[in-house]
Amino acid sequence: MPPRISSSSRTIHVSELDPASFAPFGEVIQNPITHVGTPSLQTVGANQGSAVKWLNVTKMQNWYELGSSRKPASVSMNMFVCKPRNLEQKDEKSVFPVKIMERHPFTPQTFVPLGLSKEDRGTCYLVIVAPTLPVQVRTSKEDGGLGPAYPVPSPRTKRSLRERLLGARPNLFTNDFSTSTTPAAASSSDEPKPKGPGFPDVDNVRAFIARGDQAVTYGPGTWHAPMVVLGEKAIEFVVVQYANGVALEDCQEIEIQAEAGGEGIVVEVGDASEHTMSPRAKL
Ligand SMILES: NC(=O)N[C@@H](O)C(=O)O
Repeated sequence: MPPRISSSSRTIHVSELDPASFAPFGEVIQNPITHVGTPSLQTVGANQGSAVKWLNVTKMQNWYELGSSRKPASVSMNMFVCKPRNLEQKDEKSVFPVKIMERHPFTPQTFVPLGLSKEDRGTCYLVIVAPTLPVQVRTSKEDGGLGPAYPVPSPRTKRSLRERLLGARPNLFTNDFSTSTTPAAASSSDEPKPKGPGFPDVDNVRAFIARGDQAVTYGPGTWHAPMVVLGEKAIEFVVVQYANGVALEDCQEIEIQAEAGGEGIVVEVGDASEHTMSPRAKL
């Protein structure tokens, strides 16, 4: 059973998915020519001049060396066929209740929708994310007695307490991934770093609505809700990430339960007349 945390009642309003607003959580992949606000990317000509090649549209870095198993990971490409979710009604609005979040501690994960165009407004998907809280000592009451949800390397040889603390990821002195007690200087690389072992900050959940001509990359270790498709039909996504086959290192889940008497976290998706599950004319 995954660890469980509770949340007070919160209604989250959706924003359009754009690279700047989504930057703390990952990247939006979209054609810079047709989407205003795409960060500048390097471009080269390709295919005898018949193609424009935008370089490094997302950052795919493998961080599995930080996992306790030290088992190497390789690239994995899967297809998720995601059906539209059932929505609940609240005050004449359609809402999606957020009851589970998950993260991939050591890898980014990219969802590329297939076969949808920008004009296909009847089908779209929600990207629901949360910041990661700083690590804090949790009581067994708070985490259901299941212990930390993040793998910490086990010592291989007898080492001093200080050495053992320095070996923990993230570093207990600096809450980053270095083995020094001095906080890491800003990295020269712009690779996003794993978010660390904290639980999701349920007070600051964000929800973005993505259209069919946008793909999304959750940054390494970013808490997110399992994919939420809205509208009329299933969306096929090609999903690219690293994986090493160690369940706890590939994916970690947490349940979010409503505080007593409350409704927990809901994402308000629109008027009840929108995003119905039955076929209807395109908008
Ligand atoms: N995001 C999502 O829908 N699911 C996953 O991240 C997964 O790996 O199961």
